[in-house]
Amino acid sequence: MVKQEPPVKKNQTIELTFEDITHEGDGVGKIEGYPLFVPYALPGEKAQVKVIKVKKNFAFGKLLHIDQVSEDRVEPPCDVYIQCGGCQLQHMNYGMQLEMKRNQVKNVLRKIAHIDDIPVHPTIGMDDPWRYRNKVQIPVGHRDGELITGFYRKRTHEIIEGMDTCIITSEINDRMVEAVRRIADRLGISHYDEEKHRGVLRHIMVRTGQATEETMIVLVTRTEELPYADELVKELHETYPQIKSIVQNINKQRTNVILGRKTKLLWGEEYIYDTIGDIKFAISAKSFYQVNPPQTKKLYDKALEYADLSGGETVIDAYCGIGTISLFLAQKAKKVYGVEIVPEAISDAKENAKLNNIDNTEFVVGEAEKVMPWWTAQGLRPDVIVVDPPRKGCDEALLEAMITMKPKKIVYVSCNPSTLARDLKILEDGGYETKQVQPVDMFPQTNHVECVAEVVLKLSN
Ligand SMILES: C[S@@+](CC[C@H](N)C(=O)[O-])C[C@H]1O[C@@H](n2cnc3c(N)ncnc32)[C@H](O)[C@@H]1O
Repeated sequence: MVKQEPPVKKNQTIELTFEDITHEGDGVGKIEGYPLFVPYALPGEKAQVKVIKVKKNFAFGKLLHIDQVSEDRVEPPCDVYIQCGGCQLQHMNYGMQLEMKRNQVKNVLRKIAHIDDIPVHPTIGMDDPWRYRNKVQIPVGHRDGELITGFYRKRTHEIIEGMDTCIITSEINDRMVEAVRRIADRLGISHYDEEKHRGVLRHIMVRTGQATEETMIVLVTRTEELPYADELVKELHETYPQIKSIVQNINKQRTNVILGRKTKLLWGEEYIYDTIGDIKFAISAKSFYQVNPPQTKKLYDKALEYADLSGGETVIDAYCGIGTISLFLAQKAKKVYGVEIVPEAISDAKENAKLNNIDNTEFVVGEAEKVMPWWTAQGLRPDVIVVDPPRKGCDEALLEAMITMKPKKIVYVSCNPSTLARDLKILEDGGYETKQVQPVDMFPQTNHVECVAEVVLKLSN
């Protein structure tokens, strides 16, 4: 058989017309049917491209000059957009971002789950898609004799020079990171050196409740001891009264995972509070809490609408975190069971139920894929199950448990359309039918998509 050579060569400059866009936000153009992926190119554009990597079936290119500019192109407002890589879609107008995310969901449902006959609604967006993140985790480094903070340059562990703001993060969090950096630098607290596995301060994490403006500072250190902790803490809370909690998290490992297992309260409360709708939440350092509060309200409202509760139902909220969705559901159900793997999140969930005088919830620490079969064996038969797993989707044992429990409805909240599609296929094979999917833009300017799917038991089951 004659081996077909790719029609382009490394380092060659070619003219390319872009006809599509990938899930990552790269433009796709073809030469003789052979696709090239080019970051920051948009469909409809014609450009000069340098070929940088050639594979058998596709290549990657770099945008050199755009000859024909798309009407959807906008000037990225962030100074370090290209260097950082945390956002991927700032060069695209917001309407196109929303449409791209909807198409991504439609495509994976068709390709992976063979579902193409159900409504995938237009993505619910934000009026102002900037400064929405309520949490930031910033690495600490060192340059020219000074502590520095900032995101890593794409594909490196080198902090971007001169990065003093992130325009998708709330201003208050930006200011708090800078305050910690400045005071820690003055006190002489050392930064963590990854290569030598020496030094102290690894990351500064800041979370601020959007409704309450209460701030928690988490100082992630390599060492148990944080030198000058008293001075740092005193200056921070005396200068910035919105700080309600200062926590040290110890991470001794050589790892990219930011938080370690152990946390120590240095000053203030264990929690900060926030409200979504009319429910108040206590949030501790290690608990998952959605990063975009106004969109979270829209997401949870949609989950509640799809759950369609009338007051008499038993509901399971799997992967419940601090009980956010559970408490919304509990207001409209007879009983809600929540399961979550992080013990601190479950103690927050219990605290949150008390805080809101909600007494029809039961929260369990454990792996949802083990607890659900156990509940099944105990005879628990919920009317509705809500799942909101991490990006890797639901474990197969959990999907099987759901199919055995036979709830009349499953509401699947997902932050990864590909694993959502994979799991919907398993549920469809198990007697369920996907009715509709609603994408919600929780992460504007990035290529991440969140969705809620309504899944019902087929009548014949
Ligand atoms: C996407 S978050 C959703 C949390 C919550 N529903 C919310 O909206 O805030 C996923 C949650 O699943 C938890 N988790 C991850 N793996 C798990 C497992 N195997 N069993 C139970 N919970 C798990 C994480 O700790 C996290 O709190």
